[in-house]
Amino acid sequence: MATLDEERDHVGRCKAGLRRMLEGARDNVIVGESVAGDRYSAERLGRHLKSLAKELSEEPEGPPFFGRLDFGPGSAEHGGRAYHIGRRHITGEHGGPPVVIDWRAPVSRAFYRASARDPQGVDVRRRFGWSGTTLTGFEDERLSRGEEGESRILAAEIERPRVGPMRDIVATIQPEQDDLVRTGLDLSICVQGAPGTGKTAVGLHRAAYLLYAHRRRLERAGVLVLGPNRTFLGYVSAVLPALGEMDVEQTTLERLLATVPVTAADDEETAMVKHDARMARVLRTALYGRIAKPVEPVAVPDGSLRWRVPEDELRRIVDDTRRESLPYGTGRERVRARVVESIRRQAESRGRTAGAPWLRRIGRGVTPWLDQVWPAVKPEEVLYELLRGPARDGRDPAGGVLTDAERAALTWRKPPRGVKGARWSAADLVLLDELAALIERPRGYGHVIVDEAQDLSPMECRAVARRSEHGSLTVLGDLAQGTTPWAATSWPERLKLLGKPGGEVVALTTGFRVPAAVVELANTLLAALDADVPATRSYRSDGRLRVTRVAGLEKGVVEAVREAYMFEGSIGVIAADADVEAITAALWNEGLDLNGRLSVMPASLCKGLEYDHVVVAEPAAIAEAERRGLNRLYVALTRAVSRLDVVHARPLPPPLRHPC
Ligand SMILES: Nc1ncnc2c1ncn2[C@@H]1O[C@H](COP(=O)(O)OP(=O)(O)OP(=O)(O)O)[C@@H](O)[C@H]1O
Repeated sequence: MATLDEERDHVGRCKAGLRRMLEGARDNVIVGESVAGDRYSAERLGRHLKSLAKELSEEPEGPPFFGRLDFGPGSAEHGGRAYHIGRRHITGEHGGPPVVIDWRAPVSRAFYRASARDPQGVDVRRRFGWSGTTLTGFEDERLSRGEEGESRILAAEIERPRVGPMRDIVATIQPEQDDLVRTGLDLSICVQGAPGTGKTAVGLHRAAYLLYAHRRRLERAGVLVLGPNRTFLGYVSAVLPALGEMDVEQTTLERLLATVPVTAADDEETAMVKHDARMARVLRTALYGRIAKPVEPVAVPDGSLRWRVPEDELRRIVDDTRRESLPYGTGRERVRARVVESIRRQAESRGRTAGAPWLRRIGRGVTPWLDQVWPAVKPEEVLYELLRGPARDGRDPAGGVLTDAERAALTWRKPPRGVKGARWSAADLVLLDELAALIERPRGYGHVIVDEAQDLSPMECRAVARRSEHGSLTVLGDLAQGTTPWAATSWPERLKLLGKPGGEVVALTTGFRVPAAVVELANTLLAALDADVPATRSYRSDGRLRVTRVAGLEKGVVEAVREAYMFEGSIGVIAADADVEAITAALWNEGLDLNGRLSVMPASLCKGLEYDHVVVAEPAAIAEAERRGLNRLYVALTRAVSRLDVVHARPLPPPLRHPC
């Protein structure tokens, strides 16, 4: 087996390999642009090589490999060979074998999956320890001899302090996570996992894996990652670029749907109606209610002539087109084309030749009639009409679908004078998107990853479903962390709404973030959360939990933060949104630096985040602040990586018990 010195020599070979790749990519940019056969290929090739060169030159100077596999002589495919595994493939000298294999390559799978019970042909699995870019040591597991144990390098990686944005986990992906990461592109999966089980990490690594395994298909179709809010995206969005994947669209659903600015807010009752799945029917009725029955023939001018299409034929055209269930906009053009076709037949029977310019002119001549019968509409116009309330003649697209109370909640209290003056809410964006998709099919993606999916409403699920109709989905979430009024209570039901009823639901049950003592405290809430979720075990026995009753909340928080500064890593104070200002002021007045490793986070924004040291301020206030306040508190209590301080001036909310 190679010694530490020999492994250090290998680091040198990796550096030389990376240099060669960078120089090669730069040369190729120049050559590639001039050798490609046509302009389109030249541009594509040039773009690809430029981004490769950019990626290589910007590559953070990280360890070039984290593991090594030595296959035994018995392995049919790899007998007697050794491979170093790293974040990216590094080519060898003079076309020789690569010096590092990409973690996503098929052979690397054994690094994550081999065990003493099933060595998969691996004789020795080696994990490397690094300090910055210096190789400091390694650990071997002789799997073929039945050796497999707790890895110190693995434990240190999982327990390391969290500073800055989320990091990749390629060196330590666990077998149950690896299974999910490498699930085929054609399969949609739903990952249910308690806080810190690695759902987000799995989703991001699956994106990277799929891009590696299906590069051509996904470069064309695109990969979309949807997160709950900007703070969360800010935290996780560096993971994919660090894995060499720059071209993944990472955004929130609200931003993706933002065709108009959000300048209004709905009360909960109105939002509940707008997010209800029945709104899909209401909107369809509202849109198709614009189509009128032809009541007279159409006469289309053509120089001194007028071509007529009789009323009964027009009716047939409109009815047939409606039955075809095309998008509304396509239907309008289909009706136009059919009327033009009818006129063309008449013209040709009279001996005229119908050339393309003539057909276009006749098509334009049909527009005034079409505008009456199948008018062109914008989503905003349809929604504006709907939110103004039932029409004067009593016609109402919501009739028979919504109750009177729901209809009243949907209707604007003070309707704007015109569509231009309308102020739209976040829920309206979802309704506008539904309408836009009824008018014209939206762009789809090859793969969509939705994080915190338990919080999606039925109407939001439809917006996601439209974008993954011809692709697949990775749905990530935790039923116990649902905080929206419409949060999911069952995954199969959500998968149906997401358009993937056959998607498999898989549970992750090992927690990598939250220490066992903290999990125990948070779990005292579980029974009250009414969520049917599997039990989890924490990988971490370290960590500290302290619950402190104080006389004054702000003072108590300041003291807890002062003490937290004695340890390494990030500090997050999580408080009810209404308490954030006072707590921030108190910390500020004490001279505590809020721009460094300390942040104060409103409870409503802490989802998906983590800090080494968390101070949860006044659990009762967090629990009272909203309908699913206990779920919010559960989220807040599970953000800690190493230490949790619960500071309270009021009694703890009843289901929460210190489990000592
Ligand atoms: N295999 C692993 N090796 C090392 N760290 C891991 C592993 N899996 C997860 N982690 C770490 O555990 C922490 C929690 O992971 P992640 O945020 O993906 O969990 P989550 O299930 O999405 O949590 P939440 O539901 O609270 O948002 C992260 O710091 C992540 O890097």
